[in-house]
Amino acid sequence: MTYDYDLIVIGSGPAGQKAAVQGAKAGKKVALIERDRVLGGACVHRGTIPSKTLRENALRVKNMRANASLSNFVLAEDTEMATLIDRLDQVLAAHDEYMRRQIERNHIDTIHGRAKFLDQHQLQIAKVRGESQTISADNIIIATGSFPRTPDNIPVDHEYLFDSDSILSMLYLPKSLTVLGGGVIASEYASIFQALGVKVTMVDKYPRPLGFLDQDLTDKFVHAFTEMGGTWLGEHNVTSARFDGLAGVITECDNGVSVHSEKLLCAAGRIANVKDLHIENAGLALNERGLISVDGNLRTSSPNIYAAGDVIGPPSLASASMEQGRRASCNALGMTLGRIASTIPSGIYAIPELSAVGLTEQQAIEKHGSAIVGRANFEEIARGQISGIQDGMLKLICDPSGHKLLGVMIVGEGATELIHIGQMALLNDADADIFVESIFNFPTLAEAYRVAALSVIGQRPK
Ligand SMILES: Cc1cc2nc3c(=O)[nH]c(=O)nc-3n(C[C@H](O)[C@H](O)[C@H](O)COP(=O)(O)OP(=O)(O)OC[C@H]3O[C@@H](n4cnc5c(N)ncnc54)[C@H](O)[C@@H]3O)c2cc1C
Ligand SMILES: NC(=O)c1ccc[n+]([C@@H]2O[C@H](COP(=O)([O-])OP(=O)(O)OC[C@H]3O[C@@H](n4cnc5c(N)ncnc54)[C@H](O)[C@@H]3O)[C@@H](O)[C@H]2O)c1
Repeated sequence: MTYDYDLIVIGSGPAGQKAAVQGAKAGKKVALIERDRVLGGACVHRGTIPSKTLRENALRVKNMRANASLSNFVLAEDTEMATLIDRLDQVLAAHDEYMRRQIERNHIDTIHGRAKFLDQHQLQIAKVRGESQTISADNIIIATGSFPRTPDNIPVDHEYLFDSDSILSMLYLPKSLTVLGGGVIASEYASIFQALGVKVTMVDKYPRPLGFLDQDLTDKFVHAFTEMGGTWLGEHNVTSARFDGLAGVITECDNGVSVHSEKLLCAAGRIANVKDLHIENAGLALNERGLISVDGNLRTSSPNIYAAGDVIGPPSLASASMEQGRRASCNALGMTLGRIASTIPSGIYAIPELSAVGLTEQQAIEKHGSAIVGRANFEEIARGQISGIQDGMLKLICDPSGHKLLGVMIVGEGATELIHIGQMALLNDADADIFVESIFNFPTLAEAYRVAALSVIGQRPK
């Protein structure tokens, strides 16, 4: 049987893009299908890059306010959102250019249209102008990503009630914002808008936000958020939210609490993007969580079809999606791969930043009976003092003997970069001593590793 392509990749987000490039680098004939006019997926156009661009300006505003005696800075009322993401067009144009060049250089055929399975090897592509094209491949990778989940009782209208795809289309910075959710998207946007001076109320049914993180980190996050003027309402189950008919939104909780705000952001999780794909035609079905199941090689139950990225579920990160896409491609094409490291760091671009790799203190205690923990506060580190970073902290989690490193937890500016030092130590099965026996640049925040390691060594059982 001959096919049009060796490999077809559906979706051009981080997973699909890397899958297609890897296939082409292996000398295969590759097609990349994308239903949007632009390449890059949620990551580039509705998620990671836009939110981080807004964050950059929010940080500037926060720092200007902190230096008000120098700059006398006041953010104008009715600031247009466009002003706050003024660099986004440039960032997106640069990214788009880089992706287009990469796709062209590697001779990947890009087809814009909505893909639907006809069988295990054939796809029908519905194009914008109504025409359709049928193409076939030996192997297919599904990398169609995810979209925001909207609970039935939250009528998102993209005017008063927004989701994470539409929040940046608000014309003006609102005076107040309710954020439904305490997950990553909610925590990032809640703290970014609060730093911009919006009165933010975060509501979640769980007692603390970012519940998968070490409690010390989430405590620091809630403290910093409330210090900026935000309100955290944990253990509040939202039963309804609606436009009040005038100029705002009323959010009601099952304990009788109701919150009035100008706008609402619903960040209640994400759903795999599969509805147009007709995966049943390829012999596939969704699992009980609405995701596509794959084995350790990212292969679905149909042997020539692989899946990567948000469509297969957690960790649902751009970082992990890229590597899954590359691996799915290598596996589909029979290429040998090294072992994938199980230690994936999480990086939350809230204000302050949070990042973690390995076991939390609680997980280490559950696994090893106890743990030795060393802490370093950024305010005790020269770089932290110079940069005025007051709420930062680095925490090393070690086994009960105080030798083997089990996890690193960081909160504070620079956390998402600093974490990689700890990640490399973990990957190399290092003892805490590695941070004391190595000389780091001074003054840097990395010195916190040394301070925390000395604390661990000092607590070792005699
Ligand atoms: C607000 C926000 C902030 C985030 N911040 C971060 C962050 O800081 N760090 C991080 O690591 N992750 C972050 N993420 C998560 C990250 O964006 C996702 O994990 C990542 O985009 C998933 O990549 P993907 O390739 O699986 O899917 P996507 O990026 O969703 O791309 C899927 C593509 O498939 C296309 N598609 C879907 N169906 C079809 C079809 N039938 N035919 C043709 N094309 C189709 C879509 O149009 C889309 O372009 C964030 C997400 C959000 C929403
Ligand atoms: N920096 C990053 O790595 C980054 C940034 C943004 C998003 N992401 C990815 O995007 C994914 C989705 O993020 P998310 O924050 O939307 O989802 P999530 O599932 O992490 O959080 C959703 C939250 O909404 C709450 N919730 C839902 N319905 C509720 C109700 N009726 N009342 C009160 N609370 C309610 C849930 O309890 C939960 O805490 C994440 O899994 C993450 O991997 C990553």
